Amino acid sequence: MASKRVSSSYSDTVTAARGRTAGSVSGSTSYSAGVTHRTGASRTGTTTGRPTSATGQDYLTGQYATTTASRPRTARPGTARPRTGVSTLGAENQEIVCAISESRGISPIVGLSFVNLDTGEAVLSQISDSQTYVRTIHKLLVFNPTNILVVASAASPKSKLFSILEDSLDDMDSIITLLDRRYWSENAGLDYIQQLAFAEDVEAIKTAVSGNYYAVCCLAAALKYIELGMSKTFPYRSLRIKYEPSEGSMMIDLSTMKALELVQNLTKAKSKDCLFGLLNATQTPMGGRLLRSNILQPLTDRDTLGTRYDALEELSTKEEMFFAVRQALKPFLDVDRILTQLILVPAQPSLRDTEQAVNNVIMLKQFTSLIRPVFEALLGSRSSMLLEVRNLCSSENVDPVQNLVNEVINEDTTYASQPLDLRNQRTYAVRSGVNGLLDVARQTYKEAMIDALQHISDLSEEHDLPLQTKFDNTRQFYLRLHAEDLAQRTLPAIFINVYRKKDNVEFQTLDLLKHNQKISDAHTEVILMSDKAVQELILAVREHMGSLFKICEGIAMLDMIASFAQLVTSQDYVRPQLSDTLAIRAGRHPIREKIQDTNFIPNDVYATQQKRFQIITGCNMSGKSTYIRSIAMMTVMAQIGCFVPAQYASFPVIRQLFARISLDDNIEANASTFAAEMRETAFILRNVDGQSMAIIDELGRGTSTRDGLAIAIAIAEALVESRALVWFATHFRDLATIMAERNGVVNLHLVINNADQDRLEMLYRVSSGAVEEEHYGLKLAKVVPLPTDVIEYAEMVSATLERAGKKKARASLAVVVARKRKLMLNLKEHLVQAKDSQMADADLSQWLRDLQREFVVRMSALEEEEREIREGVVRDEEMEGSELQSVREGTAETESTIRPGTRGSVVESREHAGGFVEDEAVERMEIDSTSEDMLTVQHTRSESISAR
Ligand SMILES: Nc1ncnc2c1ncn2[C@@H]1O[C@H](COP(=O)(O)OP(=O)(O)OP(=O)(O)O)[C@@H](O)[C@H]1O
Repeated sequence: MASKRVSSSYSDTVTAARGRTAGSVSGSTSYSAGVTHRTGASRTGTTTGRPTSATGQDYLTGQYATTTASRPRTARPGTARPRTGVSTLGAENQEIVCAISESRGISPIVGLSFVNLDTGEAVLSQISDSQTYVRTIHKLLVFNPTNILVVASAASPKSKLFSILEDSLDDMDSIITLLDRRYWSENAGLDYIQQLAFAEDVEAIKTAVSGNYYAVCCLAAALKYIELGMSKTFPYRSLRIKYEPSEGSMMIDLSTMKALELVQNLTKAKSKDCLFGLLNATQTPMGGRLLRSNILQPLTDRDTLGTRYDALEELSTKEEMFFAVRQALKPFLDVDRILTQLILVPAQPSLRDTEQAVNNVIMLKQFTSLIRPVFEALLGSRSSMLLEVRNLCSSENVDPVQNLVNEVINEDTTYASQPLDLRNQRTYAVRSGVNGLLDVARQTYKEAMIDALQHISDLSEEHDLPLQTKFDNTRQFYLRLHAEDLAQRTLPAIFINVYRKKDNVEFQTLDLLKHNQKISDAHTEVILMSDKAVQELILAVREHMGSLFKICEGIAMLDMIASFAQLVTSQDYVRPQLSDTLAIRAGRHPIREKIQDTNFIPNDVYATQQKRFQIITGCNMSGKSTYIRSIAMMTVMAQIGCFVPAQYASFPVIRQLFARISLDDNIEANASTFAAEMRETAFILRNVDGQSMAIIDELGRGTSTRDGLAIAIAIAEALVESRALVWFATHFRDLATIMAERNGVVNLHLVINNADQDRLEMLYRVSSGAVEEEHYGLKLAKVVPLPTDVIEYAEMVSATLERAGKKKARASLAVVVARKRKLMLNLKEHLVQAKDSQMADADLSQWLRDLQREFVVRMSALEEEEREIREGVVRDEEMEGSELQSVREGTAETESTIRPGTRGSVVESREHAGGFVEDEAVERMEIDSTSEDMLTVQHTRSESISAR
């Protein structure tokens, strides 16, 4: 319906656009002229790229303006560049226009279209999102657009999406622009696809976007804005249009990206100590960009990952091929940008554009000449991805373009990075003969150059000064002298425009300025005379843009894989398997192991549905965070096609990754930290599902121990229910006790060596069960210089409290039954794995025998325990001391009568403690009782589940 409402006036516009784009470069002018009544005001802003921000006035519709004008951060200058580059994720500065629209409903459907003006690429996406728009925001964060176009009506009254967008602006480098609804037109979007997509892609894209109405409308809005608002147009068959389904990638929210330091180090934004920094050994800008976007949205398609692993394996095992590829990739410039500049038509070309066009053609020539070495480097490749890149680089794709270039450009013209060299290359780029007067102009250029250099050499002799000849694009030729060379002399008056730069003095002469002008005029003449030939060449090359962009993509992919290969060959990494089980042998934290001086201790990880919720306990600094972070990082690495730091690794495909990590190392986290962590956790709980992974560190630290524990338990319960794979690092030992019997829960701890009474040695080794060492606080205190008598007193108090608080949790029938059930389920899971296993027969049968033995031993023990309970045998060896008697009396009747904070015990413990830390004593007792309460609830719950 909406498309019908906007179609009439809009399709006229598109028809006009079609007439133009199908034609030639000049077409853009005629089209723009056709809408002068709308764009007139923007003419002066042609190069600004920010039509609304300068004035806040809409000249397209009279209806849109930057909505965030009142926000200081959006009050930007009217130029599109340079961008601040301060986005949270440190994204590269690129000019990206995004249009967004949605269908409102319980689960909103959001259409997005990103048009990148630097790389000539349009990415369409349509997302079924939740009420928090988490996926939409994720996409926006990944692309970090310059400008987000929103349907004007969404701003008043503000839609939920609009408010969320505004809130997320701080994490992006974007401004919001409102645009009239009529620009969101499906027909116009489809027309654009028909006109602008490369011929070979049109049908595939149309199929991919069919049914994705909102995404297509957004493409129309973004392209229309670029045309009318920014005065830039994409000619016929020049845009790479892609549809990116949101299901194809892992969703990672912003706080997870930050917490895991995926693309930026938390403490030092410029540091390379982040996953991107670790993996980025790419040699081309395209490769680097591809890597970054992969890290932020890892793949979920097993087949594609498989082809990446194959390619990486091949590159990392064939040394010669690897070095040849790296060598071949080294000289590539930013081809995406070059190709895009070749297709983007400036509305009113300036002399600078004309000059840049020659530069672009020279860069294109260099690009085409670099493709063959890549093809040759890949000779003998076997993996499908490397073969595909090789085919893309074959002469059949490159020769047609190379022949076109060679017809116009001199054979020995090459790209040069130094401005003077590049100017010379530009001057001699076009073959003589294309214009009779070109050679005359070149002669003038040459003579002017000789005169200028002669003038400099004369000056040097006349004034007896070792003058250095320098050149830059603004001053052109100028002279430089080391300050010391002037000694006691003053600079002769002939030298003007004098600047002091550190130890150097820079200047010119009036004659040199004249020479500069003469050279510049001659150069301009050459460029203008070359222009026609250059523009014709560009037009002819555009026919081949599709294959050139594909080659460029292939090279980016090769670069990324070669970058991985560089890492995996220098470190000890392993190819991951993709399966239903997460199993890692001797896994390491990829960044920690690189940056820390001491040896990194590897650890194992094993998680299935039966072991999906893993509680990690251990004392401070024992390595809990490092362990759980390493799991998330290795998962990301595996899902971008990289190998992982382990001896063996297998991963299930994870579709959503969450990390809630306390970034505040201060143990006494405050209330605002607590509020933030609760917000983040609520976000996780709302979105987590059975295909998610979550790592949670130190939850509930910012509140009282009891509340913290209660919250941690409630959240843990919800996470267990979600069936996600969760690692939950905590200081709450009671959490481990309470959750222990819950199906799917595993307790792990970080081992410490406490053989020495006064020392605590971290072993950084993960072991099963919850942590037992309880006095690590005191041991750590001994390391710092606290007075001995204070420590002795603290030890005495601690021992008293411990005795008071320690009562053995009576093994109830429910607990034993739950344990037996868990054992059975574990056995079943192992047997299913054995059925699908690819182990050798002999190994398998040995493994099954071990499994059987272990099962029988454990089951017999449990049955024995059950029998004892049934016969009413209650052992209670550890209960001692009169103060515990009261606890027992208070709890002995039935489990359901246990009440938090049994007062009798508290009074006793206070006396023992001599009034010291009495509040803590109260709390400790309360927790112990609370734990037991919860344990009872827990068992009731698991019994009811098992009954079901
Ligand atoms: N596997 C390991 N091998 C070697 N060193 C390690 C390992 N894991 C952690 N470490 C070292 O121990 C330090 C503390 O690790 P981490 O922050 O993971 O501990 P934690 O238990 O989470 O601490 P806290 O409870 O105080 O947050 C790290 O900075 C690192 O230097």
